Amino acid sequence: MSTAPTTTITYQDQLQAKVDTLTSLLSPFYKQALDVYPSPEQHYRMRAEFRVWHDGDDLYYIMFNKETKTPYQVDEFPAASETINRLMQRIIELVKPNPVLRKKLFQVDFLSGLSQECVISLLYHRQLDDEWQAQAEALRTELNKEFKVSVIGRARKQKVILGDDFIIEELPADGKTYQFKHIENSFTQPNAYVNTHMIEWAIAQSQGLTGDLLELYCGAGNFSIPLAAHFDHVVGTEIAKPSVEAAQFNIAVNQIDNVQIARLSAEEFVEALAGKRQFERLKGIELAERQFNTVLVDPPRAGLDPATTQMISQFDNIIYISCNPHTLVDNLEALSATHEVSRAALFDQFPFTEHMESGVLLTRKA
Ligand SMILES: C[S@@+](CC[C@H](N)C(=O)[O-])C[C@H]1O[C@@H](n2cnc3c(N)ncnc32)[C@H](O)[C@@H]1O
Repeated sequence: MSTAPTTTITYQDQLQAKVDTLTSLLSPFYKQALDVYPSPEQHYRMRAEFRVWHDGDDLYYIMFNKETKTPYQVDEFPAASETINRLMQRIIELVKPNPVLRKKLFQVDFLSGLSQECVISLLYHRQLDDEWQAQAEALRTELNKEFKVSVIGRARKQKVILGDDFIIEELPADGKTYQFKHIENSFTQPNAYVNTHMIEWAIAQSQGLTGDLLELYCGAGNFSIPLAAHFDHVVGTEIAKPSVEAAQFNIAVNQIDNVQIARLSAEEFVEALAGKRQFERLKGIELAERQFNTVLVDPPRAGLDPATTQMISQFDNIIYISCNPHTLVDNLEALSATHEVSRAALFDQFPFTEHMESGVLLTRKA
């Protein structure tokens, strides 16, 4: 077992390096200083995954050194939430002496939030039987003396849920606390603190904008729901079925009455808006009646495909949230024919990694 990699770079230095890189990448489109949103330096990650190492009677978590690819023991993980740090220790204490729960256990995943709830997934290289279920129930009962957890057992073609396969996050934004269903194995913004900044930045860019908002890649309504108060109506689309179902739950639980979300890929929505295809999944959403002056996109790392880029260039205002500044720049090269960047931000979603989350507001050229 190797030793954990150490870093000598300070938080401020790593943040400044990202500011410099993003400023340089955006310089053909934006000359002003970026809005910069730092992260807390610890306990910012709401999810974490650990491999499990069996060493005789011992049992502990490991991670892999990215450079040497060698494993090292992990007893605590300061990047993860305090809930995860406390739970990861309790799990080892309770699972290590338990032959049923530890047999062929190879990974533990945690999904937590600011609300203190947590889903713990135990991944096995064996089928899970009634004996496992009884022991896992007892584990959950023991943990729930201190925490509010669900336990999921996963094996090949098997998923046993003890409790729920989601948490209800309580996220502050814009002076309110929103409830969001975060489902295990679905996309959620990993850094809750920076996510609040991203939502509030998007709201700030929406001040003074009128009409309706279209949102593509909307997930479970992370932006759609807090932005609803700032537009007449919001229509969101998203490809992943569990995220759309979570979005419908989130609309209801937050008592929002002007947001509609449909399960469509961005590519399908382009065809629907152009009137080339009709979708049963858009039933009840009257696109022709909407005054879409603004579009918000938050695509995966690959960025926007050409048809979606062309479609959003027809909007007066574009709020583009990006997890990959290189594909953002590619898309800006096309969008700068019709729009200019009037505001840009760096959100430090992923401290101490090379990943950069950013946002730009594009305004139609006069
Ligand atoms: C970066 S996440 C953003 C989600 C959401 N805005 C949020 O803040 O939680 C990108 C989302 O795009 C969805 N997605 C991926 N490819 C898509 C496509 N072709 N069309 C529509 N949605 C897609 C993913 O399922 C994911 O929910």
